[in-house]
Amino acid sequence: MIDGKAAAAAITAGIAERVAAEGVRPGLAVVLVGDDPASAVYVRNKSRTAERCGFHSVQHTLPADTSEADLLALVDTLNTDPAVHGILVQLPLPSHLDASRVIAAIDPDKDVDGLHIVNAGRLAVGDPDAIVPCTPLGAMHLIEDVRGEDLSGLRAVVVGRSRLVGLPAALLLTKRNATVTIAHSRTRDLERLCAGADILVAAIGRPEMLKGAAIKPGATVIDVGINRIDDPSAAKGTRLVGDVAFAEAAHAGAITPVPGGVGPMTIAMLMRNTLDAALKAARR
Ligand SMILES: Nc1nc(=O)c2c([nH]1)NC[C@@H]1CN(c3ccc(C(=O)N[C@@H](CCC(=O)O)C(=O)O)cc3)C=[N+]21
Repeated sequence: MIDGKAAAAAITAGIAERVAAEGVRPGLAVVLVGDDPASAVYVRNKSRTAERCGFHSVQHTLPADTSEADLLALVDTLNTDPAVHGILVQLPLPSHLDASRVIAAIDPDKDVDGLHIVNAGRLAVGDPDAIVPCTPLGAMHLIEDVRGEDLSGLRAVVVGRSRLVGLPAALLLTKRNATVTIAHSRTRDLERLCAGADILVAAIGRPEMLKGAAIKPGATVIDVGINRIDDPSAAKGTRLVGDVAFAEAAHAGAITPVPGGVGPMTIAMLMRNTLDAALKAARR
C-alpha cells in the first residue's frame, strides 16, 4: 500500500520549514465559481493546507451566474497582485463560461495548475520553467518512491489522455525512460494491454473499471480516479472508490488507495508549485 497521505504530509511539512527559513511568503489564490459541494470541499482543503504551509491564502467564491468578463477581470487583478504567486481556477466551470479562455488569461508563471498552453508546451519540449500539473507530478513522486528515479526497461501504461492528467503523466514517464503507452476509451483489448504494465496509471474516471486481470503481478499501480458511489452500508450512504478494483489488486507490488493516495499528493504538489513560483518571482 502506497501511503499518499503520509507522503503528502512529509512534503507539506518540508515546505512549511522552507517558508519559515527562507523568508518568502508564497501567495495562493483559489477561485471557485458556483456552489458544487464536491468542489467546495477540495477548495477548502487547498486553502487549509496553504495556511498550514505559512502561505498567504486567498479564496474567491463567485456566484454560479458570474459573467466571463467579471471572471477575467478577477484573473487580471490576481495576475498583477505581487502577493499572489499562484492562481488556481477550480474546474469544471459552469457551462456558460469558457474554461480555455479563462485559463489562457492566467499569467503562465502563476499557473500553478500547469494548464496554460505555455506550460503544456514547456513540458512537452522539456523546458525547466514548465509548471507541471499537480496530479501527474504527485503520481511521479509516488512512483519514484517505489521504483526509483530511472524507469529504464519498465513498461508503463497510462489509461486516460486528459490535458490535466493522462497526457502530462505520459510525458513525465517518458522523461524517466519508461516505455509508455497511452490508452483510452477507444483502445482495443485494454485489459491485456494493462496486464503487461510494470507501472499502471489509471486516470479514467470510471469506478473500479480496471479489474484484477488488468494488473500484472508485482506492478506499481497509481489510481488517479476519485469516484463517489452509492453504498447503503456507509454512514453517508456513499463512499469514494478509484478506477481500479482495489479488492482484486492484492497481487500488485504497490498500489495507491482511494482516498489517501494520489488526492493528498495533488494538494501537496500545488503547494510545491506555488512555493517554486514565489521563489522564482523573488529571483526575478
Ligand atoms: N483547476 C483544477 N485543478 C485541480 O487540481 C482540480 C480541479 N480543478 N477540479 C477538481 C479536481 C479534483 N481534485 C482533487 C484534489 C485532491 C483530492 C483529495 O485530496 N482527495 C482525498 C479525499 C477527499 C474526500 O474525502 O472527498 C483523497 O483522495 O484522499 C481530491 C480531488 C483536484 N482537482
